[in-house]
Amino acid sequence: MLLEQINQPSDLKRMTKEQLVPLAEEIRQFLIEKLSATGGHLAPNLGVVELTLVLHYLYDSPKDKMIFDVGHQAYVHKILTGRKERFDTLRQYKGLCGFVKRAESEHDVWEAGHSSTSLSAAMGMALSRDFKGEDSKVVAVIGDGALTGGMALEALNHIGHEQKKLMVVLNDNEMSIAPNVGALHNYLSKIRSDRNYKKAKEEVEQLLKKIPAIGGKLAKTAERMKDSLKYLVVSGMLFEEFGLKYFGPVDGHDVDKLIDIFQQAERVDGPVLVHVLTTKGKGYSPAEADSHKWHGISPYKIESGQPLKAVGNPMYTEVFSNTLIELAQQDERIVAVTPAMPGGSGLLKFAETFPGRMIDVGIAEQHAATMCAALAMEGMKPVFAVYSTFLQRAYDQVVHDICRQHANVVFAIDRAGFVGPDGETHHGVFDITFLRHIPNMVLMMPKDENELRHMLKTAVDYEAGPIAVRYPRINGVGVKLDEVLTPIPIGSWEIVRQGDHAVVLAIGPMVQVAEEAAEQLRREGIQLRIINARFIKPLDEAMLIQLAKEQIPLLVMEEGAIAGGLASAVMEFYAENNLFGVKIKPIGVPDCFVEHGSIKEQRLEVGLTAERLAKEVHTMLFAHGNNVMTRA
Ligand SMILES: Cc1ncc(C[n+]2csc(CCOP(=O)(O)OP(=O)(O)O)c2C)c(N)n1
Ligand SMILES: CC(=O)[C@@H](O)[C@H](O)COP(=O)(O)O
Ligand SMILES: [Mg+2]
Repeated sequence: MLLEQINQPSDLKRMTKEQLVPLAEEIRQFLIEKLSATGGHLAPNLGVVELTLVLHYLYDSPKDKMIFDVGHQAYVHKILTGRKERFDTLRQYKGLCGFVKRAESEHDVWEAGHSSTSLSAAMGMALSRDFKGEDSKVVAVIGDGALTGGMALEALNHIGHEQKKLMVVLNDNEMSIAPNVGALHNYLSKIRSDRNYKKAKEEVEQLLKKIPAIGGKLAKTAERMKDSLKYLVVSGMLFEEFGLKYFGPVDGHDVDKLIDIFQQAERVDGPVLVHVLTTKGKGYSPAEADSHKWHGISPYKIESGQPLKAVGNPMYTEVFSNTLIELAQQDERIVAVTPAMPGGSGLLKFAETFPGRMIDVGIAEQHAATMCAALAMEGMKPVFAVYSTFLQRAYDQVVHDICRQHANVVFAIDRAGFVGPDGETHHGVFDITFLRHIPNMVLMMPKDENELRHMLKTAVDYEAGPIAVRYPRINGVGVKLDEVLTPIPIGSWEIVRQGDHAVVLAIGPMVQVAEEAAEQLRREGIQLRIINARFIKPLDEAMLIQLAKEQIPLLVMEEGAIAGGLASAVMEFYAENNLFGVKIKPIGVPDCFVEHGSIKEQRLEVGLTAERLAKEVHTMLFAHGNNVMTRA
């Protein structure tokens, strides 16, 4: 076994290049086996086995900087840099991270999770190398999907301008998570499909060299003719026009060709782009056949590719998906917009039902948000389906284009709260904070999947500006779904359990956690009132005033950052209205990034549990000689 001999990149360098071919096969088998137990980003990693091997074979990490865009395709890099023994813990609590992680290894020089940051990182590292007078190489591996992200294009523009020595490796597998979209994608496909491209390019270059240099006006005309000729015949010129020397396309599974092209590219003293063609899911037939499904998967049976996980109640995403279809049947203005997440956001069925009414803009959250504003202002009803974490990218567009212009955009914010194995780059724990303070925004979260349906109806009927509903990456509670959808009065909360000793304002899944705590407390004779604070903005002010009059201890429980969250909103309300003396305890996500694991473990880590709530109720009622139990 060759893989047994590899513990560090230096071990790889001792191998012959012929040995890299069987080694690649061993790594594929390793990935297929390990991920069958842990889940993870299988298809992207199977596609980059030879590419990663060759990069580590030729370059000298960590002196040379290897940057992986998104970082979801860095498993092979992890295997080669001393972490193969930890793969049983991949994406598990306290285990190996599913993305590049600086704390794990000196070979991990740049962390990500969100896409399209690698070229800016490469530019920063190349600049810093030159400022310090060092001689390291900088290599950024970016996918064809990530290249469509605005940040990557901003960076390309700057890289071409600065002309620093660095290498962009474009890993083109024709897929984002879903099939890639857009003009850039079409452009790459053209290069990819043109078998004669390389030959034509070489011939034109030879021809151009033969045109003799001449002086005066004629020379200018000849130069212009040369340029036009280049454009006519040589595709792939886009990157050269950006100022990067283009190499490729090269078969990304052919070790010899990869070594050859990287060696050629390395001789250039400036920015280069090596266009590598790979197959997502390479070597595992279920993943090759459906790389969309196998982009990121949960544990599976190797022989069949069938998932091992038992099916539970429908996920919130599925309920969103079905409800949106129902609503769109009644309202022709509804269009669904996704920034490259049609599957994850539950829009595939919508696209099938309403061809042309689902718009996938690629990895372009900012563009999506502004485009939604314009759609709304022209009378459409855009539903911007976006993961909470990726909406972070579009903060300014939400403020400047949507909220400021009172645009009737519906935000369907998925993955709100902890997300489990993707970990700290992907949690949806900041959106309450960064949306709540924007004027004109309405923000809701349902206590269960049935309420999600009513909230979606509320949102599409709302005509006074932007409105958002956020929901978690979990199965629904299993409640019965109402057929008739009724809008919920804006800013109205709901008492879901009566009690006079303490009250908890809970949102989303925290309502169920509060129910559990209330049962524990009931057994001790403590009556906990539970309020489903389903509107995070606007608050139910009448209910808050009533609570202030009662002077009842108040706890606020939310799966989001405490800073700027619902508890902050409540405290601000009381302070602004001179309603002093209400005892308030916030329970939410403290000032830290929570690592990968299960959602249960993540909640436990920060204390979003029934036990913690019950304990805090005790503290409020009985600490410091307090005893408010006399009230009952
Ligand atoms: C800002 C942002 N939006 C969306 C995503 C979700 N996402 C993760 S990987 C991916 C596809 C990336 O495609 P590509 O770069 O071609 O990599 P591949 O998986 O094909 O290797 C997407 C959309 C993300 N990580 N970051
Ligand atoms: C790397 C990335 O950003 C996505 O692949 C993400 O892992 C998808 O998450 P879900 O599994 O929640 O759809
Ligand atoms: Mg791709």
